[in-house]
Amino acid sequence: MKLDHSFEKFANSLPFLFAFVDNDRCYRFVNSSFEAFFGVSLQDIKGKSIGEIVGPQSYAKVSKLHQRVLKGEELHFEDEIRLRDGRRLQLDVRYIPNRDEHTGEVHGFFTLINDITKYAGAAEVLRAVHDVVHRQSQTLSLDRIDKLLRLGCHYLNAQTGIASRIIKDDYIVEYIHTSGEPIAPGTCFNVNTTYCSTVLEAEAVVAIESITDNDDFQSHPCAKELEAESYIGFPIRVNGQTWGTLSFSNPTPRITPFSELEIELVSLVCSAIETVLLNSSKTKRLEQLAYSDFLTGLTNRLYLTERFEDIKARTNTTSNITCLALVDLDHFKKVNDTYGHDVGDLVLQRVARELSGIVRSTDCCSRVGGEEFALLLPDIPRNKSEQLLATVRTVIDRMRITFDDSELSLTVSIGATAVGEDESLSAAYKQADLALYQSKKNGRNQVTWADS
Ligand SMILES: Nc1nc2c(ncn2[C@@H]2O[C@H](COP(=O)(O)OP(=O)(O)OP(=O)(O)O)[C@@H](O)[C@H]2O)c(=O)[nH]1
Repeated sequence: MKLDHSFEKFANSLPFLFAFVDNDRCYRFVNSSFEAFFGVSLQDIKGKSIGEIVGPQSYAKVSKLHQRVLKGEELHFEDEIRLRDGRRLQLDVRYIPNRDEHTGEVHGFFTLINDITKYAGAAEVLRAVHDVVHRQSQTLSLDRIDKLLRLGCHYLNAQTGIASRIIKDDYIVEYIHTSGEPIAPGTCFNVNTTYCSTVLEAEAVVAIESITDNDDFQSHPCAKELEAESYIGFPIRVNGQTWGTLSFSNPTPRITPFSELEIELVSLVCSAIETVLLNSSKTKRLEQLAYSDFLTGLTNRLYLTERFEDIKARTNTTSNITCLALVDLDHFKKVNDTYGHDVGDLVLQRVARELSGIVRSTDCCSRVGGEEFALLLPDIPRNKSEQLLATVRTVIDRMRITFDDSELSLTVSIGATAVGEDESLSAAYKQADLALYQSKKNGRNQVTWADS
């Protein structure tokens, strides 16, 4: 096929990349957009294979499509194409066979290409943001922040994305995605040595395409410390408070300034991160409420049940036991009847505080009924658990509660059991309850073991 001058002129005026390829998949013509985009000249590329531009992996893929188009099929596809120079681009490609008007034979094909890398990246970011926003009512796990940082880096072509927590002068790396030198989450810098200090000061987005060319930033301590030549940062606000910053940086300067679309999209990423953080703090609060006893602040029976399963999963390898003990106030009804319900509440709170002070940090101390507490003591020598329960009994016995002009004391009865291997919580609870009944029956203010 011969391309006359007016056709070439027309092709060169097209806003997209245009090429004519022969039956041997060699370029016969490329327009000026094509030349500029791939950094080639028509003179050099003419007669050369598509494989000169497209990398081997992608060439294997597209050459199958060439076979189809050379049989007369018109094709349109969007795909990631890896170039020989290492670039990965999202391209919108249209192959149109060049048919002989009279014979219908195919002589090569036209290629129309649009680079949609930016749009594809933007669409991916929007999808991720949309996903977060529309899952507000469900649990959003914090790993979504990692995904958002990864997408942000990909979209901006940035090496590093960081969501940092700012506490006073501390800049703490909370979440990071980087293809450069890794920084461990939890690493702390002085905020004034980071570009993010300017974001916090401005309480708005700060975007710099080239630190070296920026008079205000050249001498910033971060310019010397970190190899960040381009930077964009946003404040992260949760519950009306500044939580930290979101930033993306790259060791090389950008050729073009950050576009309005880029700033807008990354600010959406920032909002999505704020949503995830807010949601996770709400979830934490709900978990706290679900597992705690409102009056005493101790954990509740639901927590005990879950903790029991957790402890059972880690079976004791030593001769130690897991002890379950029920601690029940003696004649508590009398306290309520004599001093009133408020004083009864005060007593329950004091007992809870004493129990918490006696158990080990690995133990579980829960309020499981009106005036009943449960202690779950994992991986403990039997004699140590006996000592601990004896201490509980004595401490409560010696406890004095003063209010107004009165003082009261009370005792507890305790039933304990060594939880058997494969024993369920309800079975162990029953054993401890029977032992507790014995303590009550035998005069209260004592500890009884189920196997005694
Ligand atoms: N103040 C207060 N009282 C509670 C609460 N929950 C349960 N109670 C009271 O605890 C008392 C339990 O009474 P009982 O089951 O007869 O037990 P007791 O008087 O301790 O007698 P023994 O257990 O046999 O020694 C009842 O009066 C309940 O009203 C609470 O949250 N606050």
